Amino acid sequence: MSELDPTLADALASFGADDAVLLVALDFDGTLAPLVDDPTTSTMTPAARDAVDTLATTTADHVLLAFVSGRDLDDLALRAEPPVGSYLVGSHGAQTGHATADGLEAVPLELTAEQAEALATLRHDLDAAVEGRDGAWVQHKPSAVVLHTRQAGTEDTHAAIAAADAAAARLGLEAMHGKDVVEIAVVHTSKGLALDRLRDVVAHDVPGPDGATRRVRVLYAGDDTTDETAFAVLRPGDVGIKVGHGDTVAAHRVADADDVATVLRHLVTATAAP
Ligand SMILES: O=P(O)(O)OC[C@H]1O[C@H](O[C@H]2O[C@H](CO)[C@@H](O)[C@H](O)[C@H]2O)[C@H](O)[C@@H](O)[C@@H]1O
Repeated sequence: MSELDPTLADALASFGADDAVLLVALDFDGTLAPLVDDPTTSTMTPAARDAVDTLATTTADHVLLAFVSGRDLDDLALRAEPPVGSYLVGSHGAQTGHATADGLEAVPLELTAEQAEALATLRHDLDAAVEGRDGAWVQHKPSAVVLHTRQAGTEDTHAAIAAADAAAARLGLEAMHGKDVVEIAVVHTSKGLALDRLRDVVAHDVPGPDGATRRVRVLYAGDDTTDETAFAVLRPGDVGIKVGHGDTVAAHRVADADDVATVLRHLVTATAAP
């Protein structure tokens, strides 16, 4: 996509048209970084990397960047290499932090005894669910367990997903189904809840003249079903961009990470510091 869809271009023009604080909140996997078999090798496309870094360094003070991911916070910081000043939301909202010149500044995550017990049970149950199932594997996070099936065959995938869903149901927890993943968190969270909270944090961090609360507009881009909760909390004047195929409540759609880069470059031009 060398040219923006005119409807999206209009939405971006209105997005930066007044004195609102602009929060550019981006999912990572599938949005800035193409999906790959091994999550430890994920990286932004060169165009996305360049656009993110340019946005962070050349726009005015009222343009803020956030990464909103299912990855745990340390992992997100490692893979996304967020520019200094970026807000970070990890584990679908269970973890938050900030990128500083000295590195990641994280809000400590504390689980209750009940949550810690549920996490241990989930780890045990999901590890058992993938035993003998080629290509299926389990990722352990601080507040969640993730079943990965990207490299598993159809039969093993169905069996492992059924076992993961059953493990979640036994504990009364929600199983979040994403792209070749089933994630079960012991902390009640979603990207939508996280984005609502982040909007309030940003309004507090960037007050208007005389400490007045400024309006915060959000641009959110994401590719997966778990991003739909974030699109659902967007408000008039915000911009929601679905990346890739699939049903969505977002008003706009682009094809891939390089198209997201085009959107960000467009924003850079529209909001460059004087
Ligand atoms: O919210 P996101 O930033 O999109 O993170 C969601 C999950 O991303 C990772 O899994 C996804 O990307 C992997 C690497 O490309 C891919 O192998 C997997 O199939 C995708 O679902 C990550 O591993 C998960 O922990 C995140 O929750």
